[in-house]
Amino acid sequence: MSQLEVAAGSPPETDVLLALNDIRRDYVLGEAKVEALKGVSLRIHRGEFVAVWGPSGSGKSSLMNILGLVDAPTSGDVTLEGTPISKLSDNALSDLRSRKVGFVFQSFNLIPVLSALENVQVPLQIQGVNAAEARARASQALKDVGLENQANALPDKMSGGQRQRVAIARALVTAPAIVVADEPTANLDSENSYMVVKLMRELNRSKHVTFIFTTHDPRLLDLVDRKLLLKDGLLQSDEAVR
Ligand SMILES: Nc1ncnc2c1ncn2[C@@H]1O[C@H](COP(=O)(O)OP(=O)(O)OP(=O)(O)O)[C@@H](O)[C@H]1O
Repeated sequence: MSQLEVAAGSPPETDVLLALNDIRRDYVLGEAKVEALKGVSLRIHRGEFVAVWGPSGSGKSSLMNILGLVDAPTSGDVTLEGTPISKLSDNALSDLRSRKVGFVFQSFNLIPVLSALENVQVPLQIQGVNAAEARARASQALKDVGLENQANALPDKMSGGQRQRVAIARALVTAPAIVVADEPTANLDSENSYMVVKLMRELNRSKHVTFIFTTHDPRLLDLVDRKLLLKDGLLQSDEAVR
């Protein structure tokens, strides 16, 4: 265990949800190689509410793509609930990702021709959940984010804050172990940014879902359990906030 993890306080190893060990991520563009992550080791524990912050280009998105199992590191190991990701077939990996990981994006990524409720049902339909159950679970998820009255609204009739709440409902409807959110507040004003992260915080507590998100906004760091500072592809600090 690294000194950084000791500094952040050390919950029992059995609570480790995701473990990253010496992760490197290079991007090769013709002759040029960018070393976006230069050896990151990290354990995310069940139930944590974690922010990743740091300057532009420090590797935050690269890290989130690896944590969300959408990108593989150039070297290093990732394990989710003890399962080494690199050993899985493509099908097993996408099945694991769809069951265990929810995503929230900077630009919401809602389907414009579908209502809020229909958007939230999409991941369940992909999982083959029957229509009646998908509808009931999506209704509950919309209620959980305070949007039960907007079930039939189309995304372009909703505010940015409301759209992101629909996206959070969509991320949670499959009951994932972790929600990965890359800059979820980048397209929101400061009031809505705070509200959206506060909502994620409440859902983290009430549903015991782990959240990890990136941000440039220092005010939002007050709401987290733990903040990870990334600089130039390296974990510079790992700080328990409360
Ligand atoms: N697909 C890619 N191909 C080539 N280089 C990339 C790619 N993705 C990221 N990079 C480079 O890797 C480095 C880290 O990028 P990354 O997007 O992970 O940082 P970031 O901290 O999320 O930045 P920002 O805050 O601006 O979103 C940067 O130098 C970036 O230009």
